[in-house]
Amino acid sequence: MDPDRLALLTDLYEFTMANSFYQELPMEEGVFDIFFRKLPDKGSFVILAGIQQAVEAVEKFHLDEEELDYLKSLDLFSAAFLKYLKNFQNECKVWTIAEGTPVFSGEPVVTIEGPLVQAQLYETMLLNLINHQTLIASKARRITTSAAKRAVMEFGARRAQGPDAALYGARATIIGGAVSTSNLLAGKRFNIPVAGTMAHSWIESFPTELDAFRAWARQYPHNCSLLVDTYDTLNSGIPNAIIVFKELREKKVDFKCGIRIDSGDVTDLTKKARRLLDEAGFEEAQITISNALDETIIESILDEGAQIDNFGVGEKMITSSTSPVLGGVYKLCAVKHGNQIEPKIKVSETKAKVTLPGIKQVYRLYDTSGRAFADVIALREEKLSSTLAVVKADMMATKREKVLQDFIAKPLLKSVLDGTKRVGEIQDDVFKIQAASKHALSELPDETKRLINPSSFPVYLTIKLNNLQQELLSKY
Ligand SMILES: Nc1ncnc2c1ncn2[C@@H]1O[C@H](COP(=O)(O)OP(=O)(O)OP(=O)(O)O)[C@@H](O)[C@H]1O
Ligand SMILES: O=P(O)(O)OC[C@H]1O[C@H](OP(=O)(O)OP(=O)(O)O)[C@H](O)[C@@H]1O
Ligand SMILES: O=C(O)c1cccnc1
Repeated sequence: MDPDRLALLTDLYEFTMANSFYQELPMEEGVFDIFFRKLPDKGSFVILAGIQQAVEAVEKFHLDEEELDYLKSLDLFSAAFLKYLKNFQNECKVWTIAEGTPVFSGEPVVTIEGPLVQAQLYETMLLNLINHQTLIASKARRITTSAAKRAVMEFGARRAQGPDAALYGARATIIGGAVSTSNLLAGKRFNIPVAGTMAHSWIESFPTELDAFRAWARQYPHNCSLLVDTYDTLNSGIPNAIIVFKELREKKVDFKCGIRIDSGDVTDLTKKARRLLDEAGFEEAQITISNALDETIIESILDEGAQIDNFGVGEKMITSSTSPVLGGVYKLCAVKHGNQIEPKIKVSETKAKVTLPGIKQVYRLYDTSGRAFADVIALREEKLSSTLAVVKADMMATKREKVLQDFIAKPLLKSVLDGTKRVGEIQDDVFKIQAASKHALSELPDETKRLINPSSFPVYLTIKLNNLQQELLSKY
């Protein structure tokens, strides 16, 4: 679904609250933060994604006649509110961290400021867009990390949870480091290279495997990656593929050859396949594997010395199967009465669920060699001093206080939208987002990027923000 058609893709309560805001607090402005608590796959960070769609969804939020008629038919909304919706134009400001940035638990990644009647309406829609793509981009980053610079092709459309998950999921996998997609709609929509091989049905449709390979070589000599596991990978598939590659070579046509293996023990099969291809003089032939791959399997088979050039990865990446939920939340952190800002807090029995009050900025701190070593969450109005007293953001941590020095602080939250006006750049080229993401990841300590038991990256609060939180906590 297009991001500008999402007004009703929301929970009823957003509209009943908005209607009531319109009646009860029409002038009141609010500020909401989006942040993630528990991160998927026990990772130390997530790759922020879905930002382009989220900003577009706010910018173009509107309801057409049919949608307004439906809302009217529910008999829950005042005539004045329905009229307001008819002429709806976004008046909120949006601040966001750049898409592709690795972000940590508890950090505000998007801030929405504006009339409560509007900002409240955006909650479910924004969480839907950002939770989904961030989850898939983060899973893709784990998988592409495990592939250790080999290409990961996205093959998930058939197993994604519905059309939108396939389309925007494919986009997210590119942000997470995949190189291509098999999904034509994603290729067209997001300008992603499309790539693929063939299905077993192609091989089975011909009298023999060799006939099928020859026919493919006639049609696509430049993409002659033959699926060799339909009958017997070592005794039939690979020898037949080699016969066809030799025929292509004899014809002196330009061709690009390779094989795909989709079953069996891929460590053993790819080692043997590599030897057979090399012995036949096809060192350039690329080996692609597929079949329910994820970062654990890829890491394990590469450790065993599997000989692989490309991975085709579908179901486990497009569904983030090992960790299928990202619980990003949208929390009120302040209300505005004219120029006056009143910070707000959500108190909880669970310490981890207490929110951070006030309008905030997130800074990434770099040491003199350019390595990122901590993030600091501050109030937006604060100037960071060069000797900075901070407190660990994790309320459960011991020895929370620390003094930071000798750093360069870069603000991560940027103002991008003010009403209907773009005031900052939103990158829409997915490969530029991918490149920026890789760069930001390269700045992080290696131990925070381990796939298993990564160290956590330090996230601190300024003393001022911490005091504000403590003050409001004791008040309630
Ligand atoms: N050497 C290996 N180490 C770890 N996992 C592997 C190895 N080889 C293959 N796998 C993975 O093991 C899983 C088992 O695959 P599966 O049970 O579907 O068997 P299969 O060989 O594909 O059989 P089928 O012919 O039914 O497709 C897949 O996810 C596959 O990628
Ligand atoms: O396993 P994934 O990571 O999702 O990769 C995509 C899978 O889709 C195709 O299989 P197909 O639908 O033909 O079924 P199969 O698993 O029986 O081969 C392909 O051969 C891969 O195995
Ligand atoms: O092109 C392929 O090889 C492909 C595409 C989707 C799913 N499985 C394989």
